Amino acid sequence: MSVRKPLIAGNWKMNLNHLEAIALVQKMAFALNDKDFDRAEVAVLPPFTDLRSVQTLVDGDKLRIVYGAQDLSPHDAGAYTGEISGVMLAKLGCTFVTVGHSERRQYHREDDDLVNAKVLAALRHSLTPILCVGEGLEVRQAGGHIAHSLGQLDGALRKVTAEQAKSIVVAYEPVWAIGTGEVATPDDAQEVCGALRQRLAELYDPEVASAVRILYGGSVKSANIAGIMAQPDVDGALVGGASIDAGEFVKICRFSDMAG
Ligand SMILES: O=C[C@H](O)COP(=O)(O)O
Repeated sequence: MSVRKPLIAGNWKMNLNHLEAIALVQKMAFALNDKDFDRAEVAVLPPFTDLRSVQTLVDGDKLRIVYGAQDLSPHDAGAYTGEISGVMLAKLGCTFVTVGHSERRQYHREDDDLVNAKVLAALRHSLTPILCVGEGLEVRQAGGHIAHSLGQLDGALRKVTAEQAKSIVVAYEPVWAIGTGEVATPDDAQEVCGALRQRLAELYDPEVASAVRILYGGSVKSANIAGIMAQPDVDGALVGGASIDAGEFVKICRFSDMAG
């Protein structure tokens, strides 16, 4: 396991209304209410409509859970119907925002230029982008997974300074492993996460490379988290489906299928 503070982030995707969000966070907080629990920073990434409720709960009960959004506009304000800005997310106390998730790239045709603009927008408002990269099945089968992921990293980090880069989180999410039950092996995860860290050293310097947390995402469950977390360049997980099951998510936060 790495020297960086691990991060386990739950991407709820388009699931749970604000009442269900409150119930889930309460259950998670109860199960993590252990003064010795310090294994990981725990984050939830609910839909926009849940954020105010989650904020109220986390602040009111002083929970050791942070939260963020799943997307943001590249713009700060204006006539952009349906969009949510970094300014708004910062005002709600968000810590994180995912950018470039493969579902945004696939269903909303987000390209590297837009992902880059969103990374810069997040950084402008002191939000930590969780920058998602990762290849589809065809690219993996053709052996292009590393080049593909590094290309997405390069594209997303244009005009990002070394100081800013230190604060970001990168998530390697092979598209073929998302929601499929087809988890990458710990070695697969390490191979690409290690290459991403090496690229950060080339783009910036070794200090930046060793500061950035790199997560693995794709069918993470309590049964496979321990092997993934044992890899030197994997600093946590971006969890989808398993993050809306409080018991399962808490086990993942403890890196084990043993604890409740
Ligand atoms: O953001 C999370 C990823 O898309 C992984 O989703 P999953 O855990 O349901 O495979």
